[in-house]
Amino acid sequence: MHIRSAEFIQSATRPGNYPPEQGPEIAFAGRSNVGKSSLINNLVGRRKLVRTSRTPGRTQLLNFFRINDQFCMVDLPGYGFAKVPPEVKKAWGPMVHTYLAQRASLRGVVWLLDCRRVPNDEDLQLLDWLEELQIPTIPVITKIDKVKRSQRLKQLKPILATTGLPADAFSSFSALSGEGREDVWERIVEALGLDGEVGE
Ligand SMILES: Nc1nc2c(ncn2[C@@H]2O[C@H](COP(=O)(O)OP(=O)(O)OP(=O)(O)O)[C@@H](O)[C@H]2O)c(=O)[nH]1
Ligand SMILES: [Mg+2]
Repeated sequence: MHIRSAEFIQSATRPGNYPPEQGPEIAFAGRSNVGKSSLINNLVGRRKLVRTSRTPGRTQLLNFFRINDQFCMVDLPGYGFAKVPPEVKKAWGPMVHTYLAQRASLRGVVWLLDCRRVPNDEDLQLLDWLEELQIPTIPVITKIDKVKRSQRLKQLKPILATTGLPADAFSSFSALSGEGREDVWERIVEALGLDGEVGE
């Protein structure tokens, strides 16, 4: 995918302040600190389009980005960070569920899981919503650079067991090495329905 432009549009918490729907949209979801913002930056090749942080739970809003004047990427707030105030935690579910249920231009969700963690109730809750709402889901195992190649299959087992998804449903990705970037792009382009419209 050739990126000609990538710009931040706005942040929002509820439908009243989402930007107008302009072209197809893809959202990025997963627990806090899993690497959502890093994945977006890596995909669009802008190191600082989205703020990333060592402190989990920094992104507590829906952040909308417009790419190539053609489609949108939405960085969803991360869940599951213990130190977030209770009122912020309570707001997360309705904020994300409302977006998933109401955004007509949403074509798919990239769902990130850390390769070293067993998916927990919040991860599985999100997967349930995506299935219920029939939103095409692109499961991505992140931070794959943290696991030796020989250990990867073993590392994947608890993730397959808890999610019930087959191994080939997952793409592996590393924001450090860029491994998996092309694979994730291909799946996003397909979800957005842009096949044939974009050149490398
Ligand atoms: N080793 C490694 N570190 C990564 C990778 N992706 C992200 N990180 C690091 O993980 C931390 C969190 O990354 P973010 O991209 O900010 O995570 P996030 O999911 O956007 O987090 P929230 O905004 O808090 O929900 C940062 O210190 C990143 O540098 C990866 O593929 N490999
Ligand atoms: Mg983030």
